Amino acid sequence: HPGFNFGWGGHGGNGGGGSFGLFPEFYQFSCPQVNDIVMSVLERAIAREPRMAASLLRLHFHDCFVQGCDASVLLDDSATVVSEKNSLPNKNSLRGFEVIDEIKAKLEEACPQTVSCADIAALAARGSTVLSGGPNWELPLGRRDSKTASLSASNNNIPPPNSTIQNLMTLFQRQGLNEVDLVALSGSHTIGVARCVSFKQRLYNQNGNNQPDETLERTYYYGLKSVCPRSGGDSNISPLDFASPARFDNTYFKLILWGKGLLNSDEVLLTGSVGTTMELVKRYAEDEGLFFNQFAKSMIKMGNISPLTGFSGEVRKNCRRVN
Ligand code: HEM
Ligand SMILES: [Ca+2]
Ligand SMILES: [Ca+2]
Repeated sequence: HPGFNFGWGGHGGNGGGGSFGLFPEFYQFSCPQVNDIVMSVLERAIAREPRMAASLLRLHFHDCFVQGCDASVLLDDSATVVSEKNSLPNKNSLRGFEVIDEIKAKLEEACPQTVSCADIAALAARGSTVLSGGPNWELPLGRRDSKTASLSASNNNIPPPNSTIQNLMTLFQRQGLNEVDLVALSGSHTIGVARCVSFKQRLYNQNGNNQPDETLERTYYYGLKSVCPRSGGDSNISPLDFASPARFDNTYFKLILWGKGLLNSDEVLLTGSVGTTMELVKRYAEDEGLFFNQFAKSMIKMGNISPLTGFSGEVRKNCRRVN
């Protein structure tokens, strides 16, 4: 059994909860070149389209918040699977599946049936962060792939963009993540884009009174209105961090301080009257090193949400379907 020489059981036999089953050297003997292969595919994909880094980072998040980091998000519709790809947060929005497929195909050539799709998603998220100028971290590995997906959990567990701060905290708490993780991981919005439909409410009807969100800085607000008309244009896009949309840095937090956070869920980290998140936005805006440090820690924590280990699940041959 590939990878088995490392012994899942010896690390605590956690039955799918906790992080004891995962460790960075998991593929050291069974597929030592795994990260080189991942990085070579990522380098080309991100050179072709810088936004792909953002899309792959988000893909791992949307996997981990539904049944844990088990590659459930990668499954297509089939006789036995109702795909998460059609959930409200994912449909016409989640991307990067072809890049995951390309990585998987290369890994199946180099180390057949060894590297799980869940680990590929985690490796792609870390690699994308690094290639965008963000922090690196030692990534625990050894996740296995689910045989199921959950459309309903995808709809219910992933926070919507118009979330209140309480809402965000509750949904993160459910995954074992705290306010520190919430603010640090939201810093992912330093790269990538959002569609108008995700923030339009802030421009035209924030409180049901046909008025814009008053925390939006004026010039920024006018710019957004020109991209997103009151009716139509829902798929038009705007960068989450317009100052450096392809660079993983701390400008996301600076923009929030200036009323230039794109999503409601971004701005409420500062304006939502929760002292801890407000303070953290300010500190990360001042100290990029502090943000990078915490981001790495919180990514490891998110990556440890309910992994399948040992004999649970499987290692898929094709990330889009169960074996
Ligand atoms: C805190 C709660 C969060 C909310 C409400 C949220 C919501 C959103 C929304 C609405 C979009 C734009 C989708 C679209 O319009 O098509 C987006 C994009 C993105 N999100 Fe989040 N997100 C959150 C947390 C996170 C986390 C934890 C990560 C990663 C660890 C993340 C990574 C990203 C990235 C990188 C993009 C850009 C994707 C691209 O350009 O393809 N987000 N998010
Ligand atoms: Ca999942
Ligand atoms: Ca940035």
